[in-house]
Amino acid sequence: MISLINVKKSFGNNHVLNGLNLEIPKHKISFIIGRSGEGKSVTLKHFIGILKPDSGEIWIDGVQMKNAKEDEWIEVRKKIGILFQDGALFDSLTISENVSFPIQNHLKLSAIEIENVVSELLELVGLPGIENKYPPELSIGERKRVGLARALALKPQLLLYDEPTTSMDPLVSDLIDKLIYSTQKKMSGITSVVVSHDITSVMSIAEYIFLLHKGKIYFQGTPEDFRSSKDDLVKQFLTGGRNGPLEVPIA
Ligand SMILES: Nc1ncnc2c1ncn2[C@@H]1O[C@H](COP(=O)(O)OP(=O)(O)OP(=O)(O)O)[C@@H](O)[C@H]1O
Repeated sequence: MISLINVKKSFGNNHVLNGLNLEIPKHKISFIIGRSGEGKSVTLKHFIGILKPDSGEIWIDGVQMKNAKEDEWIEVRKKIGILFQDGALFDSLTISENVSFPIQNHLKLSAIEIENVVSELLELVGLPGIENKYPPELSIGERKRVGLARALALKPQLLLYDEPTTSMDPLVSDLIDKLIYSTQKKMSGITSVVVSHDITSVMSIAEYIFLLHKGKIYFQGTPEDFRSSKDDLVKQFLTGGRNGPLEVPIA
């Protein structure tokens, strides 16, 4: 659904993407992994047109977005659900208002229809009946699940997760992983892309892995390929050890 061809992106002298080539496989959960600052979020932002490449091509659903105008990006974004790191909920709105926010803006549904959609979505993420609560009353994990319900509101074809398990304890991380996996299975035809550092998540739910290094895809393949790779950098990434080509700063 998404292809990046020879994409370059710099911020001043900081050359972040140096001819990135990547083709997200359809209907799978793909992970984009890499060290901090390698350009994972920058890559994700190119998928939704928040950042534009200096050169190279971006294809979404068969359309070349290189010279796309903002209204074309708005149409594309309707097909994409995004779960931001903190859930990005509005604290002053109820959970119901938060989840229905994209529906109110884009679909013409009656109040009762919206109510039904919201309760179905909350059911899907395992939080039924919390419509009238406010985000500050929820744990971080619950907020992420509400964020996911909102990301699913417009029935996206593509679901993007930016560091979904960052700063979570292992049990909540595991729950979020299961939710990403079950969402992928329940929403037929969806394609998921997860940006993450969390190697446990990667090895438990990824169906395809892209390892970003020095502005390019250094490795791509299935988790089995990743696990059995003989490449020193891939092995170091997998084990998190000090031995290997990646320099690990001494704290
Ligand atoms: N809008 C921006 N303006 C200037 N520099 C930016 C901008 N966005 C990102 N960068 C730079 O691009 C580089 C890559 O950032 P990015 O957020 O993509 O890293 P990342 O791989 O997602 O890291 P992390 O895992 O720590 O979130 C960093 O050096 C960052 O400072």
